[in-house]
Amino acid sequence: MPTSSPRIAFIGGGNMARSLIGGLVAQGTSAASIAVAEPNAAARDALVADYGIAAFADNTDAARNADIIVLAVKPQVMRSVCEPLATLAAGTLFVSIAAGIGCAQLDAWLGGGRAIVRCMPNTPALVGAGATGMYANPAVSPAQSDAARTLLQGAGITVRIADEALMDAVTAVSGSGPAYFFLLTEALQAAGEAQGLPPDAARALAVQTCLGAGRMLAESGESAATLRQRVTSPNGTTQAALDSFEADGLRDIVRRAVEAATRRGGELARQSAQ
Ligand SMILES: NC(=O)C1=CN([C@@H]2O[C@H](COP(=O)(O)OP(=O)(O)OC[C@H]3O[C@@H](n4cnc5c(N)ncnc54)[C@H](O)[C@@H]3O)[C@@H](O)[C@H]2O)C=CC1
Ligand SMILES: O=C(O)[C@@H]1CCC=N1
Repeated sequence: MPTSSPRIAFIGGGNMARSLIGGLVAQGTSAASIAVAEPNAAARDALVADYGIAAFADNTDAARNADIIVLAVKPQVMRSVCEPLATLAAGTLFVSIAAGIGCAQLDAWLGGGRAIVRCMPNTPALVGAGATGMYANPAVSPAQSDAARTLLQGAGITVRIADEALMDAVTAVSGSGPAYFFLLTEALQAAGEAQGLPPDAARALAVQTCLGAGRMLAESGESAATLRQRVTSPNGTTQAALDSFEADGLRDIVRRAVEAATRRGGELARQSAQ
């Protein structure tokens, strides 16, 4: 890694790349050190207009002088994106945000012996509140690992994962996780409406309750269980609802859903390796 700020190239300028680029620029990274390759001309123009970064239609043009290459394309096109990048300099760090593609597979496509950080961000990165699990393969130096973490922290928190096999579990908890809270919020809103609340009121109450509970979890330093107990008056309304959740097996329902997502992550990884 250079001692000055590294030059970063994003391959793919879609939603996740945009949130990472926005985070970098907001953190004070110079736009001059960021490039993006994006085949869609309108998306390219928007990235130039919004962030003042250099944008290219061709991947190798964006990647040529970069210290860090962020692979931010869909898993289906990853192989065709990686193979032409196999000619890049040996010290280049690759950061992949694609779901379900392992470091060994990426390394083979990139020519072998590559420093690769595989990460799983989530969509709250779009509002700077993302959670990213990151695994670094043995070729990644401590300085490269720090650089990858700095890059990802522009969009939220990062958690280092020491065993790549656990990346499917990361995907199942935080990668897919926002959808679980969206589903719960939908269900809470519908349940409020079923009790007679107008839709606008039910939505506002459900959404703000989700936000408020999330902020308390993040900011109070107390466990979820403690915060739950504090809302729950003996024999009160919360107790009635929680007893109903427990009787219906909510914890088991969540465990089985996360197991299903973890299993699916493994299946997708095996498919991408074929
Ligand atoms: N959406 C999510 O919740 C999460 C997505 N991811 C991963 O992030 C990656 C990107 O996802 P999104 O940003 O949501 O997708 P997206 O579709 O918004 O962005 C992908 C971009 O890549 C561009 N592209 C297509 N072919 C290309 C090529 N050959 N060369 C360069 N660019 C090309 C597309 O024009 C598009 O702008 C995926 O691999 C996905 O698995 C990871 C975590 C969460
Ligand atoms: O649903 C998916 O497969 C991807 C991975 C995590 C979020 N979206």
